[in-house]
Amino acid sequence: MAAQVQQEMALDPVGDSVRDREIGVEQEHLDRVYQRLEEKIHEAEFLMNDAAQRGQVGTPGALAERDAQVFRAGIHLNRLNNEFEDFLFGRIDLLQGKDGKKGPDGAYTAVEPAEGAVRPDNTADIAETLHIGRIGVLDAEYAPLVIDWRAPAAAPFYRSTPVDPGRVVRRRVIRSKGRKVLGVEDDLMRPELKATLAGNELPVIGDGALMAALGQARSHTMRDIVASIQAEQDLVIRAPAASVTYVEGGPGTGKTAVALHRAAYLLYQDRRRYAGGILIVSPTPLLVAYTEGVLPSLGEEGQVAIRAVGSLVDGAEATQYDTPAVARAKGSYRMLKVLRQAARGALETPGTPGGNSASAPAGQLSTGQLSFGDEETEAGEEEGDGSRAPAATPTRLRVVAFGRRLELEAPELDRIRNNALSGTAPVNLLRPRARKLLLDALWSRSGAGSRHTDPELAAELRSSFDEDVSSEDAFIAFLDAWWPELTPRAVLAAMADERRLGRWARRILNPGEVRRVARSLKRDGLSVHDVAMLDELEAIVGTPTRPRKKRDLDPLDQLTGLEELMPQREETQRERAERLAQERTEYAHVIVDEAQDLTPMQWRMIGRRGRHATWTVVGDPAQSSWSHPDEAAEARDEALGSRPRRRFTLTVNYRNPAEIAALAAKVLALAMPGSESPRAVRSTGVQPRFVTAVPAGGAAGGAAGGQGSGGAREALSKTVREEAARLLDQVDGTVGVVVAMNRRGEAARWLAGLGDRVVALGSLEAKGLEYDATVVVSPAEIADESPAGLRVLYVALTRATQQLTIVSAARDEPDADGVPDLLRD
Ligand SMILES: Nc1ncnc2c1ncn2[C@@H]1O[C@H](COP(=O)(O)OP(=O)(O)OP(=O)(O)O)[C@@H](O)[C@H]1O
Repeated sequence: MAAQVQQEMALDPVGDSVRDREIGVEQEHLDRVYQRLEEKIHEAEFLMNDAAQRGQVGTPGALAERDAQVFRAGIHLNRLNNEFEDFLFGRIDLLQGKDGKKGPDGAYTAVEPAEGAVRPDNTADIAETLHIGRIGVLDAEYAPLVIDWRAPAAAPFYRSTPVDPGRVVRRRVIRSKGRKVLGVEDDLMRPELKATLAGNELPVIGDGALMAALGQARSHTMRDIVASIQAEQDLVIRAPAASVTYVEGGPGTGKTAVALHRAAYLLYQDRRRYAGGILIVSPTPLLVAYTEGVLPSLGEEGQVAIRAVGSLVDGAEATQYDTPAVARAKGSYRMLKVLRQAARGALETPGTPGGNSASAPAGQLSTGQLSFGDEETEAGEEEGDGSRAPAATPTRLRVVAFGRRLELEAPELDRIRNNALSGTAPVNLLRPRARKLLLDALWSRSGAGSRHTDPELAAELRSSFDEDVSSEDAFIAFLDAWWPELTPRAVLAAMADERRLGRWARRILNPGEVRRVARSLKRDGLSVHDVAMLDELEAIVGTPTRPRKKRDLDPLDQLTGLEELMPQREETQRERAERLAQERTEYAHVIVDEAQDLTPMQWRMIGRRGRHATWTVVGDPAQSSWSHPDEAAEARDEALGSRPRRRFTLTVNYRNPAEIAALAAKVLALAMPGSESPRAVRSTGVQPRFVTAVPAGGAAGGAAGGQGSGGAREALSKTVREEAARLLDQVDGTVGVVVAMNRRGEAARWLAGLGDRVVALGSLEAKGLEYDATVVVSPAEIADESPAGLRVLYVALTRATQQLTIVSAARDEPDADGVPDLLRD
């Protein structure tokens, strides 16, 4: 593996003067690039002005030409203005290639060196030097000054390893800020070679760009890894998109980073195709916030919507977490059956017609965090929502037609309803059928059918009968009450009634589950799992399609990719995602991050958004917080369909130092015996620290099984705060304090006043995030939270890039060194 070899490779130490000289060499190149960019900006501005003038000519030909020019100029200006910062980051020095063919970017295309490129005495000349950046820049003679990182010519920058170097002799990462080169880091791919460039020996600077990148302090937002993508990651990023790209890898192997870079790569490869939109599904709003800056830093954003799984449904945003038992019931396939029953049952249920907003979401939390529903607040037995006084479902239809009074009684109405429901169409779409069956029954009751033998006259009579009856107020009112137009929210609200839910979920959920689910649906705000239920209900009841929002007509809209250019640049990622979601129900490519956590109901929801899409699915079964992996795998396979899969495994942990990875591996062995941990790429020499929270004059904090007495709580709060403060002193970046979900509120209070480098997180929220240092509070509490608790603990233990402190409470049964029972050898 490249990273390991790089680490083991001894690089020649060089003096400062050589380093300065090499920085100078790169500075000269960067100056040339900037000069060229400025020329292009002038060109672009000229084009814009010129185009504006041509617009005044007014002939269709001149207008079309103006549009095309504005389009091209817009591309230049946007890219240049956006990517001036740090856009040149790499360089490769290459041997002579096998043939002399050049690609469209002006670089030679050969991957392997020419015979004789390396002389028998292991000397060689560098035949080509390429600089790699966020966009491609050609000089005035169309020679490449910078190669776009996604272009084929840039692939050797990422793919080349000392084991399989191809033409690459030296790979250099250039660190720059604005117009200034700050440093260079080299990796030699052919260390055995004595190579010369323009007659001078090729110097090697630094100890590898990867290690430099990994050692940097973390902030609250993820950085791109474009300068140091590793070979096994590059294979995933550039995998052909014809099918399903399926990626597994342990914590810290770069799955999220790779998924984001893949989105940028796909857009570069085939912008027209992906103008249909790329959807990235993330498990939490926190992870969305953490990752949403990466694509803009790669020059891509307009076509990509990053959304949390709890905000995939228009107008719904999850603000609650369900308890594990409720989540299990709501997320499983069983819920699908319940929802189907509920949708039909809601028809017969007074007070559920559309527009009922009993389950409208509560105000959204500004932090992007979800709150945790507490099912243990079992205050009083529920009696339905007394504030609503629903009208009763009508049991008799009475109309006057052709001067006669006609009636249908309850048994007949039931028969008609059952008959109408025997179709498979969504309930709302069955309403016209029910209406027709009612008219049929009334017609036959009227006896008018036997009055004419002439079929034409009979048909005429029937049609005027239908017209008469259906325009009668009594009939209209009856139909609205008897077959109301359902909305997903109204059905969900109806399910909050325990008695009804019990009926609809008979032999599907047990009584305990019915009680908990009904109770959870009563509180304000939607949970992540409610959102998937709403989406399913939308499919079941068939919401009438809203008329498409008409956008302002703009002649430039014809040109693919324009949206990302000019006027909308002010949009935030969130606004853009919302706009994309409103305009689209389906995407051209769907990327699922942390796929191991999705429930069957969530897979169904995401599957509906990618029915014709290609997919990239990344995940790690060992980090799954869902308790029924087989059921989820079945739902996943249904969502992905029969498309062929291309499987990849990422094997190197770039996040955790070996010391932390070794501790996490103990939990992995308990959670999933026999699974392999990814190999940590570096070591810091700092062992995880164990601390016991001891109440003054008592045993370790926290009574077993509970959240602890006052003294124990105080000890825990004090210890955690002290440890967080200690870590804040030791690292430059962020500190995350991970607690069991039901301690989130108090943990935030423990840390009050320590500043914004430290955050408190519930165990489920830690997913995908990382910090310079973490404090994991009471591993046993986290492990006992749910059937998947050990895997959730594994996630918590693998968030730190530098230091980890474990704080034990009584439930952890720590030994004299503070090591909890769970983490002992
Ligand atoms: N090639 C690389 N160069 C520099 N940093 C990298 C590279 N690959 C991964 N990283 C860094 O390693 C860390 C972990 O990456 P990422 O979050 O994508 O991993 P993950 O596999 O999604 O982890 P998890 O499963 O725990 O969520 C990030 O800080 C990322 O920037």
